[in-house]
Amino acid sequence: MGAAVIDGKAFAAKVRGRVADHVARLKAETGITPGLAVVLVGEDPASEVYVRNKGKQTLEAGMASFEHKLDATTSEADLLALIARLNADPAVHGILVQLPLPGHLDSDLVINAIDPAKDVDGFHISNVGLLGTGQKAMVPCTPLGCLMLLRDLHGSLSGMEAVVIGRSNIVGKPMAQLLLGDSCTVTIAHSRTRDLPAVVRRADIVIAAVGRPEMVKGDWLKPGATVIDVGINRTRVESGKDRLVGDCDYASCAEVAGAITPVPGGVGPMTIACLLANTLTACCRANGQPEPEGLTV
Ligand SMILES: NC(=O)C1=CN([C@@H]2O[C@H](COP(=O)(O)OP(=O)(O)OC[C@H]3O[C@@H](n4cnc5c(N)ncnc54)[C@H](OP(=O)(O)O)[C@@H]3O)[C@@H](O)[C@H]2O)C=CC1
Ligand SMILES: Nc1nc(=O)c2c([nH]1)NC[C@@H]1CN(c3ccc(C(=O)N[C@@H](CCC(=O)O)C(=O)O)cc3)C=[N+]21
Repeated sequence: MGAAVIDGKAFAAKVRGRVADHVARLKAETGITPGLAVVLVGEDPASEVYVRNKGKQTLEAGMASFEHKLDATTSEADLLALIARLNADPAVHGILVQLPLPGHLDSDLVINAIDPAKDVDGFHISNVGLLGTGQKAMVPCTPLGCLMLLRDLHGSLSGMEAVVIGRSNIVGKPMAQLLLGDSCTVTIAHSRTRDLPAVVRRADIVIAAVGRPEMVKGDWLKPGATVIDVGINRTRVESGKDRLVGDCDYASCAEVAGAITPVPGGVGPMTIACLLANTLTACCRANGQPEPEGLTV
């Protein structure tokens, strides 16, 4: 167990504290309260936990929280009508539609209906394009949280070998863009990658965003590598209670890595902290107010 444990929970609390300070100042100086709307369609138990945590932490940061829980059978037209209302609502500065959506809803269509200025997830095609071309964008929360942890640990990432396992639009691809933006040499691995252990062994930085419990093993790692475990997998243990595990086999990875994020308490809390930071940033941009410093790329 040689690796330093990266305390995402503590780092996220610091980020939320900075958000709360800036929100308090904004309110005192302008009377404006940043507002976040979260839309949940259907009843996914895991999503409900996140939605509840988001709502609670939004209020704790001094922001307004608007929760919209829609029936699993909600039509696309009704969901689009809600998004149009939220787009037009001046009290709402950030809109998050919890993914995945039920199968009858076209998530690309729904996400691209969000006003890009309110797209605090950074999933709208125009934010994706801005990020990919190095322009000011709304940056996806999970990759942003991972980048903050890496910059805090290493200072400059320039020239480091980074391997991102996973190529989803919500984690893998934007993570690779951010690492490229910080001048890493980036490899994106996925389910068709040949000899994944050999690819991972090159990496100074490993980002695991696969959705397969404990897949990455310690003997895949270059000794001293930094491991960022994005995976959130619920596994049933004998007691009948759920246990959360990441995409990395923590015990074997911690023996070889230089630093590693735990699950829970690693990337997850950073995702929510960055969501609050993005909501504040969106609010400041919408109102011509100075943005908080150091809370986006
Ligand atoms: N901590 C947090 O805040 C968050 C955590 N998560 C968690 O992160 C994980 C990934 O999420 P997400 O990106 O949405 O997942 P997706 O299922 O959308 O993407 C998974 C990716 O992993 C790749 N993959 C699957 N199996 C393998 C394999 N055997 N070897 C190599 N690559 C493989 C897939 O490849 P291919 O494209 O070829 O199919 C795909 O690109 C999940 O556990 C999720 O719960 C997600 C969001 C936020
Ligand atoms: N539009 C959209 N944006 C998202 O950002 C988004 C999404 N949809 N769908 C689902 C995934 C998953 N996700 C997490 C957020 C917080 C924790 C988190 O706080 N995790 C805690 C533990 C939470 C627990 O105990 O369940 C931790 O890792 O310590 C985890 C996962 C955001 N996602």
